[in-house]
Amino acid sequence: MDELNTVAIIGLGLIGSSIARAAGAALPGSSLTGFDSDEAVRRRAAELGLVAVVDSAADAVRDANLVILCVPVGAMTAAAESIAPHLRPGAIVSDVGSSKASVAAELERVLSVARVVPAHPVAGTEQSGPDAGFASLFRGRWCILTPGETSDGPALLALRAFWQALGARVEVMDAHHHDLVLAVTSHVPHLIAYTIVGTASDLEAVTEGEVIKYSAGGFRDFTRIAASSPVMWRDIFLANKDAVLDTLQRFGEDLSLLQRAIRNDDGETLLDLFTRTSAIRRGIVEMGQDTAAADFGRTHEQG
Ligand SMILES: NC(=O)C1=CN([C@@H]2O[C@H](COP(=O)(O)OP(=O)(O)OC[C@H]3O[C@@H](n4cnc5c(N)ncnc54)[C@H](O)[C@@H]3O)[C@@H](O)[C@H]2O)C=CC1
Ligand SMILES: O=C(O)C(=O)Cc1ccc(O)cc1
Repeated sequence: MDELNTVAIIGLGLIGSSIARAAGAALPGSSLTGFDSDEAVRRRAAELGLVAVVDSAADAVRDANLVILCVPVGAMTAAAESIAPHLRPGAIVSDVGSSKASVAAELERVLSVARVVPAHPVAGTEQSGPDAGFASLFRGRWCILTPGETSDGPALLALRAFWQALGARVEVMDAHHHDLVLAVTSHVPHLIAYTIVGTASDLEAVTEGEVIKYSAGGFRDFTRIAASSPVMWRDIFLANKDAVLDTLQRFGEDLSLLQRAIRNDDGETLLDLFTRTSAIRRGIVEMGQDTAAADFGRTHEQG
C-alpha cells in the first residue's frame, strides 16, 4: 500500500489546520507542508507550528505523496490548477469539499495525471481559520470517499487508512448520492438556519429588539449554524444546486401541509409528525452522532 508520509495541505483554515493537528499527533514520522493564499493565515499557521508553511502551492506539493485541498468548494479549481504542474509522479490528490459531484469532475479534469480520490469529512463547526481547528475534530466522525471511474484501488485504500489514522470512520459512496444525502442532512438545514435568523432580524423592528434578548435554545442553535462561513456556504449551495433545489421543493410541500394542519386545528397531524421526529433524534443520539462528543473534544482537547 502507498505510504503517505509526506502530506501537503492547501488551505490552512478550520479543516486544513485540524488535519494538520490530527496528522501531527497520529502520524508522528510524517512530514507536513502547507500553503494558504492568504498571507495572514500563512503567518498564523507558522506561529502555531501546524506545518512547514511555504510561500507557494508549488513548493508545498513538490515532494508530497498526498495532497489535500482544504479550500472553499468554489476555490477548488483554482487550487487544483495551482498544483497541477508541480505534483510528484504518482501523488494522490484529495479534497475535503462539502459537495462532491461537481468538485470531483473539476479535480479529475484539471488533475488528469494525478491519482484523484475526492473526500468529505462530515465533521466541522461554524468557525473558520487556523485558530479554530482542533486535533480531535474527526474522531468517531464519518469521512465519505467518492472515488470516480479514474480513481485507482491502492490510492483509495491509502486514503482510507489515512482518515482512519485520524480517528474517522470511512465510507465509500457515489458522488451524486453523497450530494443528495448531504443536501438533506446538512445543506438545506443550513439554508433554513440562515433564513430564520434573517427573518427574525428583519422582524426586530416589529418586536422591538426582543427576539435577540429572549432568544431561547432553539433559536440560539439556529444562530450558531447561521454564523458559519458566508463564502463556504455560498459555494456549497451553488455547487450542489440540483440536490438542494430538489430537497427544498419537498421541504416546501411538507411545510405547506403543516401550515394547513395548524390552520385547520388538526392536532393529530402535528402530533404524528412530532412523535416521528422525536424517535429520529433518539436514534441519532443512540448512534453517538449528536454533537455532544465533538463539543466535548473541542472544549477539552484544544491543540
Ligand atoms: N467548516 C466546516 O465545518 C467544514 C468544511 N468542509 C469543507 O472544507 C473546506 C474548507 O473549509 P474551512 O476549513 O471550514 O474553511 P476556512 O475558511 O476556515 O479555510 C479555507 C482556507 O482556504 C484558503 N484558500 C482559499 N482559496 C485558496 C487557494 N486557491 N489556495 C490556497 N488557499 C486558499 C483561505 O484563505 C482559507 O484560509 C470547504 O470546501 C468546506 O466545504 C468540510 C467539512 C466541514
Ligand atoms: O457546525 C455544524 O453543525 C456543521 O454542520 C459543520 C459542518 C459543515 C459542513 C460540512 O460539510 C460538515 C460539517
